[in-house]
Amino acid sequence: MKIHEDRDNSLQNLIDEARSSSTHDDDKLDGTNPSSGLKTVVKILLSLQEDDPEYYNDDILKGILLTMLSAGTHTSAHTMEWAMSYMLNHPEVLEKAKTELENNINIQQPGDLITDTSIVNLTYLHCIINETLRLSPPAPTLVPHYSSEDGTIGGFRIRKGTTLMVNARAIHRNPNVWKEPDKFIPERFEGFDDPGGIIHEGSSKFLPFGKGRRACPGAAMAMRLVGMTLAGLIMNFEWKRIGTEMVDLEEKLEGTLGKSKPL
Ligand code: HEM
Repeated sequence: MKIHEDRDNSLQNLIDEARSSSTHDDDKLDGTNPSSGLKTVVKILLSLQEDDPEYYNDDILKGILLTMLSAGTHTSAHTMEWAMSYMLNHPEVLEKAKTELENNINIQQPGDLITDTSIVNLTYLHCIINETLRLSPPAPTLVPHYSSEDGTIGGFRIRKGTTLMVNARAIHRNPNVWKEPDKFIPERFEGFDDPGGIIHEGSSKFLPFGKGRRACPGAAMAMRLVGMTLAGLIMNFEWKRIGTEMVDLEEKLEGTLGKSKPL
């Protein structure tokens, strides 16, 4: 893959900066900084490079970083924006989320951070994220797949070399599968022990991250990233609509499914 020159330079700078700071006494080779306890992705990649410099050369590292940024940024940001929009239109959901956060997260002083471990047991917050991904999946038709063999799907013969799209958004709103499919009801995910819908191969009614071996490898990271951000937004700010008008939920598809009118 040929990376655009500007992007290539920015990513190379990122790697070089991390490389020079990892010679600092504070940093271990596995990417951990003992004083902060935090790891960065770039430093973890550099620790892989230490082990296998031939495979993990700088071009491979830049490719991995670029893929993470391009596949993970808009998808996660849209999910956060949709979730806030749905909650603003459903203040009772926002209130319930706030109560769950206040009962479970102990922020004592400015600078205390919400971490991925502090949100792991927040079941209602996860219901909100799942319900948001059901109604507004950032990749509504997943990504195109290509059949490498002749096969059959749902009784239809598929020839080798066919491009296949999966309309996840239509499945997520199918009234034969979901009760009141167009309504935002996070409670429907209570007891649905399948975060992001990726764990059970059998369940195909909820697939915002796709299914099978080409499913999104960033799903777990996305659930944490979106969860931590929403938790921070809900806990640190008072949210309400301006006046009585509902937040506009019109969609706009530009690569990923965003809002026609940004929040
Ligand atoms: C809410 C956030 C996200 C959603 C909804 C999402 C959704 C998806 C979907 C639907 C696919 C295609 C699956 C298929 O066609 O079967 C995909 C692929 C992919 N995603 Fe995500 N994604 C998200 C976040 C992320 C993040 C944070 C990363 C990385 C840091 C990431 C990395 C990737 C990569 C590398 C692929 C391609 C995998 C392959 O082709 O084998 N995604 N994602």
